Amino acid sequence: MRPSPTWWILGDGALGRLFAARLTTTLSLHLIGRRAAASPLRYHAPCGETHEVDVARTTLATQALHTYARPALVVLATKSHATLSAVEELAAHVVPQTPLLSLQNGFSIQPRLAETWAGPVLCASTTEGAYVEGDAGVVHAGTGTTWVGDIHNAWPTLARDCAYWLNQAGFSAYHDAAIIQRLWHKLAINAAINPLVARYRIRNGQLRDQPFRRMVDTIIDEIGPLLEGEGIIPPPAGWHTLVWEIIVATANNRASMLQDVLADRPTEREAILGPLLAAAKRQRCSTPILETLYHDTPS
Ligand SMILES: NC(=O)C1=CN([C@@H]2O[C@H](COP(=O)(O)OP(=O)(O)OC[C@H]3O[C@@H](n4cnc5c(N)ncnc54)[C@H](OP(=O)(O)O)[C@@H]3O)[C@@H](O)[C@H]2O)C=CC1
Ligand SMILES: CC(C)(CO)C(=O)C(=O)O
Repeated sequence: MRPSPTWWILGDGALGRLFAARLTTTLSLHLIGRRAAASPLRYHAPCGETHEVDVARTTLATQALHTYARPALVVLATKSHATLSAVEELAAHVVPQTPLLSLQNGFSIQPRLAETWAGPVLCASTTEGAYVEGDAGVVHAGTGTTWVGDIHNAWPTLARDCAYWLNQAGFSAYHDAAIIQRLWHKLAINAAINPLVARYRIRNGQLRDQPFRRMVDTIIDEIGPLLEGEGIIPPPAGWHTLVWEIIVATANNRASMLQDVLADRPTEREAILGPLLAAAKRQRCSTPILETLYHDTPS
């Protein structure tokens, strides 16, 4: 194994805790939240087992954090709309060239980070599913695949290195030179799943039942051609298979947008549905299903 680097994870929520609980076993890891929090984390594995995992949970203001080695990479595990301000706070604590790994859903924050951050900005498209439980718990509700790349494909070695460490921690992670395609595929998945489960307050797997099954299929029928009109290559097995496979794999998960609605927090409606509505406008095509979905989803 290679010498372990130091990574920080910014955002002590569902995905931040999941990545921290796994990565802390293989590298030097600090999980940074807005408030001081206790360790260990209670990690509920997909197989049903619970593990107490010692994770260094801290805040940017904690002096002790700065006595450790500087981070070789910072994983951004905040919501899309909270990411720019989180990165502004982060900037005062790391060297400007520090690589970032954006875990955000949608296609909104990634180009903005790439434009504004001086160092490399890697993007991940992940179908891992997790939700928080209390102040120190995380339920790993579904295992998936994580693709890593950068939107200009300028940092392939760094992206491969990042995938290596994710694999060491037990994730299935790969470098993808065409990460933009992958991010749009994930956006199609989130557009078909998240607004519906948030509106009807159901777990992902319940979308398999009527009337939701028909709703999902209707959304996919509208999104597929729209994305192809933007030059996105359809997944090899087709849009429907792509979405339904994730619904099955994350059947037990409460999707991130449902968690936001339940906790009365802002949702990622703009990051997920905004780019699709902008594409419809560009292509001058009518998308009544997406428009209804947008209006029915809290912002
Ligand atoms: N959960 C999932 O299954 C999946 C999520 N994703 C994506 O990953 C990203 C993170 O999602 P998820 O983990 O569910 O979100 P959560 O809301 O659970 O976690 C986000 C965390 O970011 C923290 N945060 C916000 N602003 C700051 C800041 N300035 N500094 C430090 N921490 C901050 C929040 O803190 P506070 O509580 O104080 O607001 C919160 O703990 C989203 O873009 C989501 O779409 C992708 C795939 C799956
Ligand atoms: C993969 C999926 C749909 C898991 O629920 C997700 O990305 C989310 O919750 O936002």
